[in-house]
Parts: sequence; C-alpha cells; structure tokens
Amino acid sequence: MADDGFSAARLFSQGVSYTYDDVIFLPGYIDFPADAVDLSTRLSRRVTLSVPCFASTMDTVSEAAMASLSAATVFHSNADAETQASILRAASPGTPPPGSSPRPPPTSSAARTPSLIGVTAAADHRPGVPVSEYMTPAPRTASAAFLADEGLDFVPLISDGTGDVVVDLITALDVERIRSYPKLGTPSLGADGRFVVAAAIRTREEDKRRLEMLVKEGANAIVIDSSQGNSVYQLDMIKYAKRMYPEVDLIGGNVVTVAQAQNLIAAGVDGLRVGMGSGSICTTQEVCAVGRGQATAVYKVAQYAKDHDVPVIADGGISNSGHIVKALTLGASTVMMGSFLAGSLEAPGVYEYKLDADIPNSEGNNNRQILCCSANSTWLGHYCFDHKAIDTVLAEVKGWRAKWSVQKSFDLSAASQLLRCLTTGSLSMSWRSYS
Ligand SMILES: NC(=O)C1=CN([C@@H]2O[C@H](COP(=O)(O)OP(=O)(O)OC[C@H]3O[C@@H](n4cnc5c(N)ncnc54)[C@H](O)[C@@H]3O)[C@@H](O)[C@H]2O)C=CC1
Ligand SMILES: O=c1[nH]c(=O)c2[nH+]cn([C@@H]3O[C@H](COP(=O)(O)O)[C@@H](O)[C@H]3O)c2[nH]1
Repeated sequence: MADDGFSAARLFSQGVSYTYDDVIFLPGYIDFPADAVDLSTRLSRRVTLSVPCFASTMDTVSEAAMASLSAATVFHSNADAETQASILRAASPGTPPPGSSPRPPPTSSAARTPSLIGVTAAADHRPGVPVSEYMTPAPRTASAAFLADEGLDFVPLISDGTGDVVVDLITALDVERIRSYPKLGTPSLGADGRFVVAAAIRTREEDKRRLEMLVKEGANAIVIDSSQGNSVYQLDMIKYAKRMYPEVDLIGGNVVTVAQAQNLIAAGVDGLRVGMGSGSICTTQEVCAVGRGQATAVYKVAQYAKDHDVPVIADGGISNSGHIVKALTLGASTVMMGSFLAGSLEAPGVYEYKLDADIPNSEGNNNRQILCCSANSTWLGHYCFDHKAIDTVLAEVKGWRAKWSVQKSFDLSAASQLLRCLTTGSLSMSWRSYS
C-alpha cells in the first residue's frame, strides 16, 4: 500500500511538543457503516465504559445528574467527605433524572417490601380519594407509545423475580433519548447494575477517610486528583489504597511523561490520567512552567502504558469531536472533559450567559456592555461604562431572556452533546483505520 504520510513514531520523536491542533491524520478507507462501530472501552484495568468519554472531576461539571450520561463521571472532591459520598449515593439508577419530579407510584403497603400496583399522572390526583380509584394498573413495559397512550410522563421499572419491587423510574425524556440515540442509550453499568462512577480524592492524610467512605458507597474507581501526580504523596496514597482496597481500580495522575508514568505504574495504578496545562481553564504551564503539548503527552504515555495494560485517560483540552478522535487515535482509551460538558443540563453549575450589546449612554454614544446573567435571571454581574443606562440594559435583558428560553429548549443534554460528536462518522473512520 502506498504510504505518503509521516508515522506517529517519527512525528513524536523530533523533540517538538504538539497540541491536538498541531496534528492532523491522513484519512483511511471506509468499508463499514457508522452504527457498526463498538464504542465501548476501558476506563481503567477492570472498569469498562459504553462510550469513551466521561466528565471531569470538577464541581461545575460532575455531580449526581451527570452519572446518567452513558459514560462515567468522576465526582469532585471540592466538598467534605460526607457530601461527596452522598453525591455518589445519589447517582444510583433509582435516582430520577434532573428536572423531573416523579411522584412515588402507588405500592401495596401490606407487603414488607412494597410492591407496585399502579401508576398515576399528576393531573389525576384527587385529594382524599383512594389512589386505587384513579390509578392505571402497573405497566410492565416502558415504551414511548405506552407513555403517550396513558398520558404519563414516567413509568416504573420493576425488578424480575423480586415481587414487583420498583427499582427505577423511566421518564418520557429517557425513552426519547434512547429512541433517538440508540448507541448512547446503553449506559455504562458496573457489575452491581449501578452507573459506573468514580470519585476523586487528594493525597492528604484526611483523604484516607474520604477514600474509605467512597469505597463503601460503591465507587467503581478512585481518581487521585493532582496536577502533578509524580510525587511522594501520591505514591504513598497509591500504595495505601491498593493495600486497603485491592478490589477498587485506582487512577493516578496527572502525568505527561514516561518517567512520571513509570513511577505511578510501578506503585500499582490501574489507570493514568494525562494532561498538565491542557485544560480550558488550566494555568499550570503559565504558573508552574511545566507541562507538555497534549497530543505528544497522550502519545508518549499511552505508548508506555499499553505495555503494562494500563488504560490512559486524555484529560482536558477537548473542544471539538476532532480532538476526541485525535486523543483516541494517539492511544488514549477515554477522554475526560470539563468545559465541553459544563453547559449541559446534567452539569450542576448555573447557566451563565455573556452577551455583548451596544447600548446608548446618557450622551447618546454607544457603549459596549457585557452582561452576565444566570439562567434564572439572577444577576451575576454586569459591566457597563455608564450606570445611567442600566434601565436600558435591563430592558434589553428582558428581550434577550425571551431568546434564551428558546435557546434552552434546544436539547443541551450532555448525552446529545456527546452523540453529536460520536456519530459524525469521523470517529468510527479513524478508529477503524488506526486501531
Ligand atoms: N490537569 C492540570 O493541568 C491541572 C489540574 N488542576 C486541578 O486542580 C486541583 C488541585 O491540584 P493540585 O494543586 O496539583 O493539588 P495537590 O493536592 O496535588 O497539590 C497541592 C500541593 O500540596 C502538596 N501536597 C499534596 N499532598 C501532600 C501531603 N500529604 N503533605 C504535604 N504536602 C502535600 C503538593 O505537593 C502540592 O504542592 C485538582 O483538581 C487538579 O486536577 C490544577 C492545575 C492543573
Ligand atoms: O489549572 C487548572 N486549574 C483548575 O482549577 C482546574 N480544574 C480542573 N482542571 C483541569 O482541567 C481539566 C478539564 O479541562 P477541559 O475543560 O479543557 O475539558 C480537568 O479535568 C482538570 O485536569 C484545572 N486546571
């Protein structure tokens, strides 16, 4: 076969560090449909994911709702250990999706474990009337047609063989998502049937207690969260965690060089997180003068780690689907994303809209004003040069809010955000060509 390209081995041995945007791949040959591609991968040695993307350990991105994304999420440690453990607990599949407020379905109270006898819709509720008089008998299937026919916004999911115990609620939104996006409809589930979740710890003494609580809450993997993983503190924590909880996968990092990776792998990590200064808000390269172009870092670490069967997470700097393709092609098993998912419905942060506007000041000149507003219209701040124009500004904001509600009615879920990326075809094409 004619080869007029430049191999990765050659490219990355020139003493130059490349970012994602510095490299581009040559196209291969397509002989398969996009939906034939299996996107499943490994987060770490023993934890598998249905898609190769998951959410960053950041308090603006990863809390319980993000776990309903088909990929995994890493719960941040910017909270006390109890709060973090409760976020992990809330991520069980029995937790209703954000924004929905399903009422408990009627159950028979005679049994010790309540068993399901029917479902009701909000409009049906009649105070003082026994629920059995207006409920619909318990459905066995959750289909879009069933929901529409019955006028319900959710149906309960009943476990097999345990006496009609309700284990989950399937909402109309879930059904719609599964129907439109069959690939992403397959969530990443652990052996216990719960969403795959990981949680972050740091390397201080008090993190040993945090670690214990997170393991008790069923974390599938623990991420030791540091901008520079190759430290005596992290090595000690890895050894401690592996000794105390050998059943839990441990992800170390962050690293960008083979020397760093060597130390962490020797200490026993099951996964490596790669990226120093690659994140959208990262200041490591400016503040600490260390780091590496993310394409080079992923390639170098992944080359070494694959010989030790340690999956690599490419962390940070993903701002388009091409970056995901590049990270995976260069050897990462998954990508970790912060800003890419921060604006989605599942993210805990408030929506913040920044708008530029030309608004006349008292002298009749136009001043550029930058307005910041959260989704519920709480002012986060505004910067205008002429305070007398504030009334005008507020009037403008009113107009914009109308537009925002239209914008918000678009599907901004993290799942669809990812799907748009993963179904572009470029991913499947490159995967097939380069794997
Ligand atoms: N990927 C990236 O490039 C970056 C990520 N971050 C994120 O910011 C957060 C904080 O990261 P870092 O500042 O690196 O946190 P860190 O906790 O790893 O380090 C902070 C400082 O504490 C020291 N330290 C850690 N454990 C210690 C112990 N047991 N005894 C004494 N000293 C100890 C470290 O040596 C370091 O000087 C993390 O969430 C990280 O992911 C921050 C910067 C860059
Ligand atoms: O310099 C930093 N200061 C911070 O406060 C910080 N918080 C997160 N991170 C890192 O950025 C990653 C997410 O990057 P993206 O938004 O580009 O996906 C994350 O996954 C982290 O590796 C930080 N870096």
